[in-house]
Amino acid sequence: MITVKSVSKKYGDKLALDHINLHVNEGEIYAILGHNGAGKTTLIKCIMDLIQYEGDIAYSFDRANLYHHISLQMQTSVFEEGVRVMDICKLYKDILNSKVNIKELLQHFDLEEHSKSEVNKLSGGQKQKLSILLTLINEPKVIIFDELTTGLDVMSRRKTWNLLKDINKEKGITLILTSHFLDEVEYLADKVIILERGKESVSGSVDEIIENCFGDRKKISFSYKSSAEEKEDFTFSYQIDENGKYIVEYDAQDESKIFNEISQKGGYDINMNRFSFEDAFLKILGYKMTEKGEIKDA
Ligand SMILES: Nc1ncnc2c1ncn2[C@@H]1O[C@H](COP(=O)(O)OP(=O)(O)OP(=O)(O)O)[C@@H](O)[C@H]1O
Repeated sequence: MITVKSVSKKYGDKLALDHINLHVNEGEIYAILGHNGAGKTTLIKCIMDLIQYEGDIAYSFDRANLYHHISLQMQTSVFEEGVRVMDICKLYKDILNSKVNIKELLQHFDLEEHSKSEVNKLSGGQKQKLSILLTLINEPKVIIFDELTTGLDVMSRRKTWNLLKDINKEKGITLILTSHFLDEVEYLADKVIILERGKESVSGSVDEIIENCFGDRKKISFSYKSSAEEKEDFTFSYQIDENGKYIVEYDAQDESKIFNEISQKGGYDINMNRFSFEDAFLKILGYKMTEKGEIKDA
């Protein structure tokens, strides 16, 4: 649907994107991940043809109608003072010459009862819903969300994720999102590209990245009450995390041996965990996460 071929972008002497390649298929959720200044917004601007760049971007639809086919929701949505929900929806509908049923959309987003409310008096979550709703008015094939959930609390982020899944599944709209959040990408994305200072660091499906990183390795966590001497008691190596949980990484073939040893020696709260995207990310790039699940340098 969208193919980015060897795209580079310089701002003066600063290389913000360095030969980036990616392919977004129809119906996919594609995530662009990276920390501050990695080049995410610049890549979005290239895809939207808002800035000049080197390289090529091909679309499966008519490039001349780019803005009809792709909706873009940027980091901050600013609404004029005093404007009401219904007014802004109608304005978008008129400008975009759309036939969409606004009432139905407002119902779908639980915003109907707020249709006469001033936009700036809505809660953060409601404003977020409205800005997502507005991206649907031109009935796009693709929607790009630039750091949609930055600044939202945990509950609002989860609700927003579900809205995006709905839009993708029910309406079949392809989504491209930029994010700082590993859990968000793991939950939503079919495919991901990780940018580091303008360069591709890793790309592929979330599962592929985890698989490439860990292959047949698995992970068990358990609690163990022991004196200092008994800590050396196990035949396998382990780490103890910040909550005092024992973490063991092992080859799948050793699973029953390790599980039996933990049970026999009095381990409890035993959990078999699959490696997460965060584990892979940490292993590949050595990043850590903040308490909010945002990436930061190790
Ligand atoms: N208009 C501009 N002029 C000069 N440099 C710019 C401009 N826009 C971005 N940059 C630089 O290009 C690099 C990439 O910026 P970009 O905004 O694409 O990063 P980002 O990954 O979206 O960051 P963030 O997560 O903070 O939004 C940064 O070093 C930034 O300072």
